[in-house]
Amino acid sequence: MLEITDLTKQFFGLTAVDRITTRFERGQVSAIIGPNGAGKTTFFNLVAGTHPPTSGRIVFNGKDVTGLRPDHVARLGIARTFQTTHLFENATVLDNLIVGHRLRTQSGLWDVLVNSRRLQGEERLCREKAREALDFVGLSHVANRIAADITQEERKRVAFALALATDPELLLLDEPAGGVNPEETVGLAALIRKLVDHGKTVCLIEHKMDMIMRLADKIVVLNNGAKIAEGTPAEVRRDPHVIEAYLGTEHGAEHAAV
Ligand SMILES: Nc1ncnc2c1ncn2[C@@H]1O[C@H](COP(=O)(O)OP(=O)(O)OP(=O)(O)O)[C@@H](O)[C@H]1O
Repeated sequence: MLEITDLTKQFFGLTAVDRITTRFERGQVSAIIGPNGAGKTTFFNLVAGTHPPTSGRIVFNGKDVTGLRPDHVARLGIARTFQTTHLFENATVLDNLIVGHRLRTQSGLWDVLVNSRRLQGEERLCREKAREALDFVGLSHVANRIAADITQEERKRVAFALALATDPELLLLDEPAGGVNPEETVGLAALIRKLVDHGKTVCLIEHKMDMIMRLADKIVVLNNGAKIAEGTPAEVRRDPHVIEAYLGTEHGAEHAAV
C-alpha cells in the first residue's frame, strides 16, 4: 500500500531521515520505533506532505505522492494524528469534531458566502460524520462536554475521530498512547485493532514497547535517521543492531528494552 524508497530529509546539514526504504502492507499495523531524535516524526511529516523530502520516493496505492501538499495527500487517503491534539478548548467535543470535519472537507469561499445548498448539505454530512466518528471511538458520552474538561485518553480518542474525517485508508498515528496510563493504553490498543478490523491500515510511532510488541505486525527501527532493523516483533527484539542502539553493546539480548 505504501512504498518508501531511499527517503531522505536534510535540515541545514542535519540528516533527519537517511535513505529509508520500507513498505507498509494493507490491513496491517506497522510501528516505527527508535530513540528520541531518531527521525520518526520527520518520517511521518514526509509521508503526510508536511515537509517535502530532500530525495527519495513515496508511492501510495501505486501513485507517486512524493512532495504533494498535505491536503492533497489527505484526499488520496492518508490521515495523521499528532503527539499533541490541539482542540478548541472552550467548545464541545462534538463541535470540535464538526469543525475538524469541515476543515478537512470544506467548500470553497463562494459556497460559504452564498450559503449554497452544497454547503448546507456538507454541514449536515459533517454533523452526521462527526457523531459517527465519536461513536466509533467510544466517545458518544462526552459529545457535549467542553474539550478542556476531557481526559488525556479521551483526547487521544478525539484525535482518532478527527483523523477519520476524510475516511482515510492509511492512518499515521504519532504516539497514540502517549501520556495515558497502562489500563487506558490497553483500551487504545483495542481501538487501533478495531480500526484495522474495519479495513484501515495503521502506521504508528510509539515508545510503549509492550503495546507495540502485542499490536504490530511489523516494526521499523530508526536510529540517527536511518533504518537499522525491520521485521516482526520477535525478529526485532533479538536483532543485535536494535539491542545495541537501545542499550549499548555490553548488554545481552535478555536485557533488551524492546
Ligand atoms: N523542522 C525542523 N528543522 C530542523 N531540524 C529538525 C526539524 N524537525 C526535526 N528536526 C531534527 O531532526 C531530527 C529528528 O527529529 P524527529 O522529531 O523526527 O525525531 P523523533 O524520532 O520523532 O523524536 P521524538 O521521539 O523525540 O519525537 C532531530 O535532530 C530534530 O532536531
